[in-house]
Amino acid sequence: MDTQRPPLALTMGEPAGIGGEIAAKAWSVLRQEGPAFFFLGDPALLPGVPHRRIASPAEAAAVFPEAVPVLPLDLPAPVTPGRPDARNAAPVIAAIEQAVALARSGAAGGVVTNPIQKSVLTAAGFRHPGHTEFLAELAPGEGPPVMLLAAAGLRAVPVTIHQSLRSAIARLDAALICRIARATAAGLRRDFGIAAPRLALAGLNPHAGEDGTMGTEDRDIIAPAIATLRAEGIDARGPFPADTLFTPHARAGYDVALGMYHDQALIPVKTLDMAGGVNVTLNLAVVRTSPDHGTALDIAGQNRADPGSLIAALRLAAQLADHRRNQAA
Ligand SMILES: NC(=O)C1=CN([C@@H]2O[C@H](COP(=O)(O)OP(=O)(O)OC[C@H]3O[C@@H](n4cnc5c(N)ncnc54)[C@H](O)[C@@H]3O)[C@@H](O)[C@H]2O)C=CC1
Ligand SMILES: NCC(=O)COP(=O)(O)O
Repeated sequence: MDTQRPPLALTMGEPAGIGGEIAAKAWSVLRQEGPAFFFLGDPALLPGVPHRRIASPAEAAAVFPEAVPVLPLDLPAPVTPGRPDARNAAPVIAAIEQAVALARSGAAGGVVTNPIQKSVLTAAGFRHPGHTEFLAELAPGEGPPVMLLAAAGLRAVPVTIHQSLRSAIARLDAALICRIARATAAGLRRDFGIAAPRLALAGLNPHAGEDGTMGTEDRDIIAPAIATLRAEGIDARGPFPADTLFTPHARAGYDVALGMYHDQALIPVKTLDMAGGVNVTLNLAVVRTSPDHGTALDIAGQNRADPGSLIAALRLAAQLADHRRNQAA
């Protein structure tokens, strides 16, 4: 294991979800080879594995082969698996804030977040729809944050994210598509080393609108956005009918697909690779990844959770952090 590399900060996420279980399972797989991480949360959430409290991330690498290093955050309410309690919202949010602060200071190599129960945090007064928006406030980059889902054989970005389908369609305009596409291209160049990323943009409507006979957004909003991007030298193509954009043949022709709304981009990723897909936020001042799945309250506390996506998220965060460090050197 590379002990020179700063450890990753892993947040606890929703305490009543599967975050603690997959963190414990991920540690069991990674403890010898790394990447090393420390858990920001209540150590009682880690079932069946040894843990050791640490006072600073600098202690994590030495502890990691033997136990999960934990920077403890106490929970005010008892945890019942599958039943989130809004009284625990404050430390859940504090874990994210601390992870970002540690990554910004260089003490942590990057931030890996366990899933939060968004509705519960919202009910407790959290005013961000998800991590992506919160992290953009804590560690802004030069442009908008971009939610990129990276899976085996597919990268996909939703142009609009945490909003109703009705409001996503109302929100869609050429300026937004261009902003997200530019930030996606810049993120792929910076973090993934793809010098000239090929972007494929999905249409919004069936058959990409079929010349305006099945909706006009493809012709009047998405096509002009693509023309603008191409004039700027970005290899953007489309709009393509979304129903055939994710076939193996189509996927071979681009580096990233841009969907116009959340599920258009996320359904193919999770269908192809739920256990290996990773959510990456591009264009932050820190590296941030996350498993592609949510809190899985229906299986919490049952030892049934698959840690694959979290393990992939930890590995990808380490790779991205190495890449940024090498570029800075
Ligand atoms: N990054 C984040 O913080 C994310 C948070 N969420 C939140 O999670 C909550 C629940 O969302 P859902 O749509 O129900 O999605 P979900 O991913 O939590 O669950 C969907 C289905 O997949 C299963 N599943 C999920 N992860 C699994 C794993 N690692 N191993 C085995 N089975 C697994 C669940 O048991 C469930 O049947 C919501 O509050 C949502 O906002 C969802 C996605 C990402
Ligand atoms: N479905 C993906 C998702 O909701 C991830 O959101 P975020 O918490 O990473 O912003």
